[in-house]
Amino acid sequence: MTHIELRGVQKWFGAVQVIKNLNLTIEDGEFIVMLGQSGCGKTTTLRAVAGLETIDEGDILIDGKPVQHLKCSARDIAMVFQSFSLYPHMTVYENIAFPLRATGMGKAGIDEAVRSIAKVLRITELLDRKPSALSGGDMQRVAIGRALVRHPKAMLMDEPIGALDAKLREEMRAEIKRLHVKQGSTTIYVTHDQVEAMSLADRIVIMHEGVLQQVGAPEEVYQRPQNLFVAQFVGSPVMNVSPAIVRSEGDDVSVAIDATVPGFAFPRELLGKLNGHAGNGALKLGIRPEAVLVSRDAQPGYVPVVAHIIEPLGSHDIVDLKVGGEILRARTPSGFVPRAGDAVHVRLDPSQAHFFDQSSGESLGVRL
Ligand SMILES: Nc1ncnc2c1ncn2[C@@H]1O[C@H](COP(=O)(O)OP(=O)(O)OP(=O)(O)O)[C@@H](O)[C@H]1O
Repeated sequence: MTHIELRGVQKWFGAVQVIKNLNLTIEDGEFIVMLGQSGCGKTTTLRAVAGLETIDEGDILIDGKPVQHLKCSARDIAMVFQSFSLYPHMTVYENIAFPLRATGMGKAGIDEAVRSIAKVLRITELLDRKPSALSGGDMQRVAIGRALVRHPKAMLMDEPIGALDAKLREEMRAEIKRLHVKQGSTTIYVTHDQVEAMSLADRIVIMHEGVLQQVGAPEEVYQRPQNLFVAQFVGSPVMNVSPAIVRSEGDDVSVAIDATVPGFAFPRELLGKLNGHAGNGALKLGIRPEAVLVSRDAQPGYVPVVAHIIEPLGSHDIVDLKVGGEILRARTPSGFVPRAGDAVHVRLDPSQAHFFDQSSGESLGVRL
């Protein structure tokens, strides 16, 4: 049972504060992914939990006990990095056995532990090879095996598959997930790849410039981003964000993204939910490409637009639509909009619209 807690953690490198009052609780057996741009403080946080980096303020607790003054070796945490760091002169077997030898475990115990983890990672047939005779994916399997063989309290992984090619990354992603389901170790995993984060995490922790932005299950951060940063960091292609000009005309309410074009139809309840924000023009509308609905024919509630660029992706297309001076990206079935320059009609799905305060970037939490 391993439960990790960060309380008010602060870290400076010289005059630069790289972790700003971080509070986070990681439950036993949970797979947490820290996601953010390069330099946002993910690795520093991970290294602080491992004991490879000191912190300036706050507490790091493992199973309720403060560990920030303990050395790395006393924390019983394993770490896997992007660079595989295997011992080149040792075989795979010896690499995996190495951390156990340091504990003084007997030969038979070591043999059983190495073979058991090798079976889980499907590398039994590689045990006699040297690292130089392994593929990138196999090297990373060995590095993971070496980290897990002593059943550490927790597993920390820093972009462990970042150096692999796309196909191998996908395979290893599935492997890491399978392993976690089987072993259930409390895991903190760092990446800047949002697809990796969405597919692996029980909960995603999104960081920006040392500040935690949102913690939540993948579908929660995707469907209910708390601010513009999260909204535009999670999801590919990124969420469309534009000005929101809310107009009330008789019984109808519309939201225009450019003052020169008609607005998109929205239910009347929007006005009440915007709670006075609508009048001052200080709103941003966020809408994901799959919530931009395209029709070839004119229909009530649809706005005429022109297709600007079409990106065919095989399973679907991404179509850039020109709406006045703004571009809306829509996800359409392949070939649905045949040519750039074609006139089409578009509507927004109000149930998937997000509204943000323009100056703070915070979501207004409006759901229709
Ligand atoms: N030892 C150090 N001395 C000084 N500055 C450092 C040190 N380590 C990291 N930094 C700085 O701290 C900030 C956070 O770095 P960190 O490595 O935690 O970010 P990251 O989100 O993990 O980025 P990346 O994905 O590039 O590793 C960066 O601006 C980095 O340059």
